[in-house]
Amino acid sequence: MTGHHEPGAGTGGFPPPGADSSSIPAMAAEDERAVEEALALVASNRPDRGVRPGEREPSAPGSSAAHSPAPCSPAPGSSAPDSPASHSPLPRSPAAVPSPPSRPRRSRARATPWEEARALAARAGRDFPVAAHRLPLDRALGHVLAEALRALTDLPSFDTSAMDGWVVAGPGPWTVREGEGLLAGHGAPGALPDGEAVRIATGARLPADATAVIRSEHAHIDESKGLLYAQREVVPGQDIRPRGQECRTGDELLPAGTLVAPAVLGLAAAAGYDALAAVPRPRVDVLVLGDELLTSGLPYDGLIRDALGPMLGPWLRALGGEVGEPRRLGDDAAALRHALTTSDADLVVTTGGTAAGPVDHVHPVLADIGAELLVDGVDVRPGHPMLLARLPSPGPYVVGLPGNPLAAVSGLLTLAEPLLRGIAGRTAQDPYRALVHDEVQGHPHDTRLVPVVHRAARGGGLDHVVPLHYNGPAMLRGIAAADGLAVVPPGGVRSGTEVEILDLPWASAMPWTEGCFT
Ligand SMILES: Nc1nc2c(c(=O)[nH]1)N[C@H]1C(S)=C(S)[C@@H](COP(=O)(O)OP(=O)(O)OC[C@H]3O[C@@H](n4cnc5c(N)ncnc54)[C@H](O)[C@@H]3O)O[C@H]1N2
Ligand code: MOO
Repeated sequence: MTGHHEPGAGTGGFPPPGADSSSIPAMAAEDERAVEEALALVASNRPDRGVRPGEREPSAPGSSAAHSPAPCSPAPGSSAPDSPASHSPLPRSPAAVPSPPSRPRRSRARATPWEEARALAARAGRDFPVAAHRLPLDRALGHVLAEALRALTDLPSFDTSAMDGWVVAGPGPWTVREGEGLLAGHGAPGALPDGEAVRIATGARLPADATAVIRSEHAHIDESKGLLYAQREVVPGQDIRPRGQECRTGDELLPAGTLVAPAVLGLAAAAGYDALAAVPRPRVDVLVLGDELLTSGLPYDGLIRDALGPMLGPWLRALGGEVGEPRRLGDDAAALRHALTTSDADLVVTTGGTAAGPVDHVHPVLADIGAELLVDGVDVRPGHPMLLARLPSPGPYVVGLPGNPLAAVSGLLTLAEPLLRGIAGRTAQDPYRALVHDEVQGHPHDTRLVPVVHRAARGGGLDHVVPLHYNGPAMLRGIAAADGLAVVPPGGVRSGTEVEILDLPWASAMPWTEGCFT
């Protein structure tokens, strides 16, 4: 909904107009004072006081190359069929704005620390009951292995030649078996007596008692004598791939929880699989709230384009979800209640309406339908009003993303990513850290997530990340040019500090998670 404003924007001590005034997100008055004090301290230690670190670094030209749309993306601006606000948004006037509800404002004390919120979401996901199913290899891409992939055969399954050339037995020179040759795909050849050589192709079975394979280019034949001479020393076993070199039957090739990427399909096929036991991809419904949202054209009369509908489907798919078209419900508590209670998804993601404004219906509706709030606010900026709830069994989880677009991204990576990973049984990537160039302001108490772009080392420096401009809660310009989000601890970091980086999952989003399954 609209109607509230960001207390941080334009406040004394915050960045000047034209800078990213909302980089320090909206916050309560006491927080604002604390930030001002903290900024004053930081500024007093810096020669360039009054200028935010990110603003000194130009945003990264060319970094948007990583973000070209996936080939299978639905057409931008396409509207959901059940979209009340799609084409004819409700006419609104100040008189039409409902009066603020009498419910008390939720207190900050309930907010969960950022790390804990992520851990809690992952745990909630792991607790979700899922039944593995078998998928033929050609449908398993992008799923997660429900059980370890164990070799159904030795690999290679027979001793084989690694090169085209000659297979020899015993010391040379060797008598060449005329008119014979061993090709890939044929049955077991007869044994090779010492002193003999036979032509062999890469991948052909080796005869019993073979000593080595000599590559064609490392041998010559004395035609008059019918003898093969090696042109360099022959080491027993050279260019032979012995049976079981890669694995023995029953060896664990990959653990349960592995994402089925193209190479996993190849390995599974090589190891004898026709189908894989996979965890079904979590089904996700996306509910976009807000009467002010348009699905096409230019903003007008206080109405704005829905920036989250087009973004969340592909993003959630990249996180492993099977996602339907976003449903735009406006600011309609009854419609929200109906959508939540009738959803057959594993996870419902809502956008907007998480705060305590006049038409912020998410909390009251969740309370009304008996949802359990597992996370109610997170100590992170932007995105602190995000929430995670569980509807009464067998209902879905609900991740409530704040309406401010970068705040929604923050909620996506803080709650939806670990939750989906947990439901899908996917193993967590080890967190990784990178040097950040430039000082990054922190929030006094909360973690900040700041869009960054990786830069390769130059001139004796090290690989590092650079914070991007336009990282305010209502902005997408920074994140759209970013390739990661830096996790900035309370208080901020100095230039040259290592910070944790949350990767953006684009690599796995393209193109095969974009509706190209099934
Ligand atoms: N009195 C207070 N007001 C607010 C607080 C607070 O602590 N006290 N927190 C602020 C913060 S932080 C955020 S974030 C927002 C979260 O609000 P909601 O989740 O209720 O979101 P809305 O009010 O519906 O929308 C906020 C903002 O985002 C725009 N929006 C919503 N949906 C979309 C969309 N799909 N695409 C583009 N933009 C969207 C909406 O028009 C508003 O401008 O609350 C603050 N308020
Ligand atoms: O600043 Mo809010 O934190 O936009 O989520």
